[in-house]
Amino acid sequence: MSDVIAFIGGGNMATSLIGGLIAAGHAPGSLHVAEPDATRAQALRDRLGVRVAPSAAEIVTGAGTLVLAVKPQQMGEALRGLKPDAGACVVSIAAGIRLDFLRAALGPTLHYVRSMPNTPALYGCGISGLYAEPGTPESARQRAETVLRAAGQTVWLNHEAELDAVTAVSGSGPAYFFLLVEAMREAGVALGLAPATAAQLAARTCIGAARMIEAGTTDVAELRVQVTSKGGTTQAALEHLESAGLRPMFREALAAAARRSKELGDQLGSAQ
Ligand SMILES: NC(=O)C1=CN([C@@H]2O[C@H](COP(=O)(O)OP(=O)(O)OC[C@H]3O[C@@H](n4cnc5c(N)ncnc54)[C@H](O)[C@@H]3O)[C@@H](O)[C@H]2O)C=CC1
Ligand SMILES: O=C(O)[C@@H]1CCC=N1
Repeated sequence: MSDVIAFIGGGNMATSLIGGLIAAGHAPGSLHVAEPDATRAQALRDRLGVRVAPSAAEIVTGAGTLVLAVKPQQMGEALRGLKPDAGACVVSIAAGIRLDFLRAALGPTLHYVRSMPNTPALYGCGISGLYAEPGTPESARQRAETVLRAAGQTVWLNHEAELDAVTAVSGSGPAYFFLLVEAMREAGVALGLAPATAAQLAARTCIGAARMIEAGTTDVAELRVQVTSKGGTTQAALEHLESAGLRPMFREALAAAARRSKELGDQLGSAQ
């Protein structure tokens, strides 16, 4: 199969993945994108030097890998009437969209991988869950791995349904951290700090804490204990967060995200 990778949809996630592939040494000329939004299309040409066409039909022929990067609700329309080359590997990054849906839309002669990346892919420090059915050739798995590895780490899953949980934890996860930084800087302002100072303190603290997690030498629970002096300030804050129900709140929030991922699949699964 050819080394050409065709992206259907050239939005935020596709742009991150394409940037990662180019940084990993892929020739921009081997990356083709279907993007109907003229402004986005031009930005992709100018910034990344890839070939961009307004519709998927113009780029799928000759591609060994297709990356489906439209919104779940746009997928049915985006795939209608497409005829990729037999044997090509189709990698979907769309939340909720199931392999059955893709096979019904594109036929049985292709190989399918479903994945869930996240936005830190933009800096090559994302993480993606991937799933392919048993019997999917190793070469197709490798094609998917190539795309997602350029965005960060990959984790292969044993069951397709696990992707709902992956979406809840890591797909949507960056937003939880951004909300936390927003809340911390708002709290800093409420305590009398200048907005810019509160923003700098909150952001840098999260980045520093992330670096400590990344070092991987100490479990996060132990890292938390190390900050928490007995009878001190951290303990006062953490007791408040725990008694206000932060942990059950996270369990419920992530359950809502996983439920929504499953619902998207249920709704769109019957939309063919
Ligand atoms: N944004 C995120 O954090 C993550 C998103 N995803 C998934 O990635 C997918 C894309 O999300 P984003 O990049 O955030 O959305 P986006 O809206 O930035 O990108 C989608 C792009 O598809 C284009 N498009 C629409 N119809 C099309 C068609 N028929 N043919 C070709 N292109 C078409 C749109 O013009 C748009 O540029 C979604 O399915 C989402 O579930 C997965 C992981 C994380
Ligand atoms: O919110 C969403 O539906 C997408 C999937 C994971 C992150 N963003």
